[in-house]
Amino acid sequence: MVPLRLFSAASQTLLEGLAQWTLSAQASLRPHRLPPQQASPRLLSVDCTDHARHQEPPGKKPLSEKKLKRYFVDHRRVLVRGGNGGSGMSCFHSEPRKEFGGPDGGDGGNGGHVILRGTSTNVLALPPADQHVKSLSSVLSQYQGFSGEDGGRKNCFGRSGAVLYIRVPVGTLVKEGSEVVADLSLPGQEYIAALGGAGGKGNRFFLANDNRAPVTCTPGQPGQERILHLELKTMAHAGMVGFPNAGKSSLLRAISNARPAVASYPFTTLNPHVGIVHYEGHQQVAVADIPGIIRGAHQDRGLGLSFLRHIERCHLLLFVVDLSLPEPWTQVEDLKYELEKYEEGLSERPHVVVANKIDLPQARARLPQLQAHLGQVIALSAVTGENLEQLLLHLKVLHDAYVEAELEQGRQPLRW
Ligand SMILES: Nc1nc2c(ncn2[C@@H]2O[C@H](COP(=O)(O)OP(=O)(O)OP(=O)(O)O)[C@@H](O)[C@H]2O)c(=O)[nH]1
Ligand SMILES: [Mg+2]
Repeated sequence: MVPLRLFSAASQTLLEGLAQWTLSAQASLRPHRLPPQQASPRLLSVDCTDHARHQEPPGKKPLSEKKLKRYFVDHRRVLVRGGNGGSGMSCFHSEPRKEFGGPDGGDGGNGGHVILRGTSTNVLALPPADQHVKSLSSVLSQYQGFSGEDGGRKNCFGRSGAVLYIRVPVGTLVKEGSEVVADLSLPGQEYIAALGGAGGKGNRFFLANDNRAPVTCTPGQPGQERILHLELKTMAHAGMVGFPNAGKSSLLRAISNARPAVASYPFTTLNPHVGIVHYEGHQQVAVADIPGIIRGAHQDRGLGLSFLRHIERCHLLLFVVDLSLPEPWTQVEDLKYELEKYEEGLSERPHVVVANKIDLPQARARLPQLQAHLGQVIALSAVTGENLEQLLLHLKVLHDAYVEAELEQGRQPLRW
């Protein structure tokens, strides 16, 4: 039997614990006293918006600028070595009662090439949600091709080394030094990064009329060795450009099947995602959700240059503005400034300004001011879906104009 004193002590601790839990639960339910907002109009929104559709992962903390660079890999230095060729064999045929059987050393096999192959998920086999572009993080720093086998007796040739494929995302540029040697912009496109070495010759190869018993055989050649720089540039028709938390990922989720993470902290998106918007007549427009840009990005602040590189390859731009912040037009001005600093004329590409979060009352009040500054803007809400059609229609108009312009210039427009 449990002594009464012991039981009461245990229940008391339990009750104390319960009381403490209730207190802490009450405290957490009570509205927090937030520190007063800074007066700066350039402050980026990090407020918590609770939406049933956009569940945020619990316990995730914002990443520091330093850490961000570690997560996203859009360039790699790779040392590639082709496979070595197998050596030739030097030996003579030996059989009972056949004294001078002659040379029968086989040649060595060739070393295998190392090949870079642009890979993207199959559009037909998989839903467009799987069409997001991955980073180069899976690419290793060194690759050694497969070596060929040595030649053998009885004229046996060595087996050649298999080809080693390195899978890289579509949109990868291959540079040697500062020279661009390949642009893997289509799925399945290949580039031989390092040639395998040729196999050596066996002594049979050196048999000649004046030399009936050659002993010479040659070693296999070493594979080619190169240092290449891989650089990933996302390719899509339209790229969403905006400050962190503007709602770019929410918007991509709303208009396509892509499912990039959405959260109320800046830099939720670390890798570009591509979503496909489907139109009638099987027309598809690829829209890229590019991670947030911060002021000073052109000086490589934050994820700086790596993101601006992705924007460079988008033919159309969607400037996504958080309308709930004061003076929202300054966001567009700052974004354009960063793009211009990175590459002149980049902000002049066909574009549209998307004013997001119109469902919030303070945002709706700011719309006339924004329109007065920028003229035509598309005000919408990525969360409630308000006015999304206007964006989709406008996107189609911009895309059609792009296709027409490309065809006029005799170029093939980008297809997904
Ligand atoms: N009220 C409201 N909140 C929105 C809307 N769109 C996005 N949000 C919220 O804004 C926050 C940021 O959204 P994200 O889509 O992650 O923003 P982002 O631009 O992709 O942010 P980064 O990936 O950090 O660059 C989330 O808490 C969203 O729920 C909107 O239309 N209305
Ligand atoms: Mg995002």
